[in-house]
Amino acid sequence: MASSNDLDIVRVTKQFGAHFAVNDVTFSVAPGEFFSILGPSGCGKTTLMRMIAGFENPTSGDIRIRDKSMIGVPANRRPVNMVFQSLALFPMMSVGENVAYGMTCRGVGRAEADERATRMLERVGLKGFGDRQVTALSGGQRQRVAIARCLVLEPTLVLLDEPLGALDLKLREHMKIELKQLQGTFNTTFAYITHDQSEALVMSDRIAVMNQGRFEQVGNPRELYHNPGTPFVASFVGETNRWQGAVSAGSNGAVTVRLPSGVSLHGQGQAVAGDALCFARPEAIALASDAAGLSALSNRFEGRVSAVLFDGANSSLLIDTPGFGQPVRAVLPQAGALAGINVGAPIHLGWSSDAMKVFAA
Ligand SMILES: Nc1ncnc2c1ncn2[C@@H]1O[C@H](COP(=O)(O)OP(=O)(O)OP(=O)(O)O)[C@@H](O)[C@H]1O
Repeated sequence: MASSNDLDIVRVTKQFGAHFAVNDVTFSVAPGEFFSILGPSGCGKTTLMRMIAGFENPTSGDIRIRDKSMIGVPANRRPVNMVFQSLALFPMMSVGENVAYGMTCRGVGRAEADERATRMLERVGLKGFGDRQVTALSGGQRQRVAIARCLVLEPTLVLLDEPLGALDLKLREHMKIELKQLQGTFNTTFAYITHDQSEALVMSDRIAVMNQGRFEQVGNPRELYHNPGTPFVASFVGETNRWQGAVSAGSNGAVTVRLPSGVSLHGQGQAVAGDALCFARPEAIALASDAAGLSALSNRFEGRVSAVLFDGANSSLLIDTPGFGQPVRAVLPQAGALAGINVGAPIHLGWSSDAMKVFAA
């Protein structure tokens, strides 16, 4: 059946000698979608991107853009453009020349290329910057020049390889939003790679979580965060508490896990037996000054505050809890919600069994 996707990756594998950098990966990206590939260093993200761009050939599998196989099609003939972390702008050229360069290489006349470059610079918020040297721009402005240079060629697909990686934290926060807005305005299909889960969560329509050459899970940000399908996804996407133990009882998805200390935890997991990993998000940990406040929860403990981590809007608590190997992490309630939270203070904590996901270890 004909595909209506902009990109179809079909069972793509890339081997370097005996090493599988990309191992039997299949996914599709729909027109106008912002699709991110999220994973730790060395998981194979760049290799996958390089194969889509045409800088590397797959060992097996097919790469299809608008339903046309790209196998054997050289990089410069693919309807794809790439934005690198280094941005790869030409420092000796003006901003306008940088944006026009790709068009003149493709045979567009000088006057038309200049005019299109000028219009594109306006659209990315750089009106009047055409004659400046790129070396005289801020990091964020350079970023926009790189995007303009890419979008002006009207590619079917834009590949972005950690393009915000070189920016400082504040600018990165700003550019996340700006990049997402630009993508929406142009309605261009983006495939974005990053090891930064907060970037992926903020910008993406869907995210593929990649680990050791394979896709662990593909889903929208909320699905991945609330319903991680594997232990790797549960710990890589967002903050989480993690405990290891052994299943002592289970039926219909309700699982009891005994930690080595003898403490029992109640959670949710399908077909789990033997060694198990339990995950609960810090915001799922309820806190109270007495046990009565938590009586509806199936996991209830007493602990002592060991650290208050102030982080501006979102502060966390670490709570030393007998029977748990490491402190339990919880989100500090709004000011006034729970008085007297200081290091050393006793505290009651609890979470529902729905809030704890259990996987086979
Ligand atoms: N040309 C190559 N020859 C041999 N091995 C390679 C080659 N390119 C990549 N690899 C290996 O393949 C694996 C995946 O590398 P890749 O660069 O795709 O990962 P990555 O997820 O992009 O990591 P990073 O975020 O650090 O760039 C690594 O183990 C890497 O050492």
